[in-house]
Amino acid sequence: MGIPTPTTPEGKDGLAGLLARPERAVIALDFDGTLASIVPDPDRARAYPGAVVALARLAPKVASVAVVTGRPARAAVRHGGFAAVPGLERLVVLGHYGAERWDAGSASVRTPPPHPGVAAARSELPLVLERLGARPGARLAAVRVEDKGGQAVAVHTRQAEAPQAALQLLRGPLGELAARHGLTLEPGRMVLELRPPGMDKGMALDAYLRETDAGAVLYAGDDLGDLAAYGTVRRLRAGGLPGVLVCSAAVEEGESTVAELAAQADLVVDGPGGVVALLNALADALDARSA
Ligand SMILES: O=P(O)(O)OC[C@H]1O[C@H](O[C@H]2O[C@H](CO)[C@@H](O)[C@H](O)[C@H]2O)[C@H](O)[C@@H](O)[C@@H]1O
Repeated sequence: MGIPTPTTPEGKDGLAGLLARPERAVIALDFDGTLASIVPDPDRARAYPGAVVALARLAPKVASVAVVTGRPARAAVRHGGFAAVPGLERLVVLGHYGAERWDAGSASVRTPPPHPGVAAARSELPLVLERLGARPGARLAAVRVEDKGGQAVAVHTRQAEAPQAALQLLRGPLGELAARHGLTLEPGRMVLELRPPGMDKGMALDAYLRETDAGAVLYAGDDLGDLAAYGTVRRLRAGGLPGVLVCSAAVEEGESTVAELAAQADLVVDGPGGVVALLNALADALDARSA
């Protein structure tokens, strides 16, 4: 398969710029919904078949490949199977929306001190949920809390009887709980996360592109948290940096693609399978150019 053509002029220019100087290009991708299929149980998410191989093919041909995720960095590395992969020796995982960083070179994580509000909110969460009806047999019975360590706690509604309605019901009370403890409420696909303010994927990507002196960027994401990274690419693009925005469309039954993301994307692909095909097409094109 050839590289799909971006539908916007900026995307076409961005792709041309990336292919012209791949040695200066950063390929940055979200994890859940982009490199991994969305599954009901967050613990069971794994890299999409062929994703790691495609990343390992592409990484030596570009300046850098980075995963930018809301997951704790180590969790993304574990679920993705990103550690000790030949070809991914320089992989970077920016976890917790950029608050954490894992480097494949050292296999170590740099993490900020735990935010006290996270522990406080986590301890109040069971009561808040119970008051709203998260008890056996009730509507929110299958709402699930994901403990994300000292940096965040997430409440998932994907397995609830009515996931979207549950999300709406929880939004206000969890927003209040977050505010009471100096946290921000981060909405995502059937999830609400309480996490410290002051960092997002846009800031993380911006800093990483500066650090690597990037000459082009491709960013792929699927969720609301990726909008900040899109914002960074759009801003840098206005300043002359070639950039391509890829949206991994929802392929799950009953779930729609995040409209804000699709509207801003240069290229919409069919979920993680489409992302893997795109990565392979880029690697093929760069192989052909160097042959
Ligand atoms: O930034 P990401 O890599 O996309 O991570 C965002 C959140 O993804 C995870 O939740 C999502 O994926 C789950 C597994 O497929 C799914 O069950 C859930 O409905 C999705 O919202 C993860 O559990 C969160 O911690 C991440 O922050």
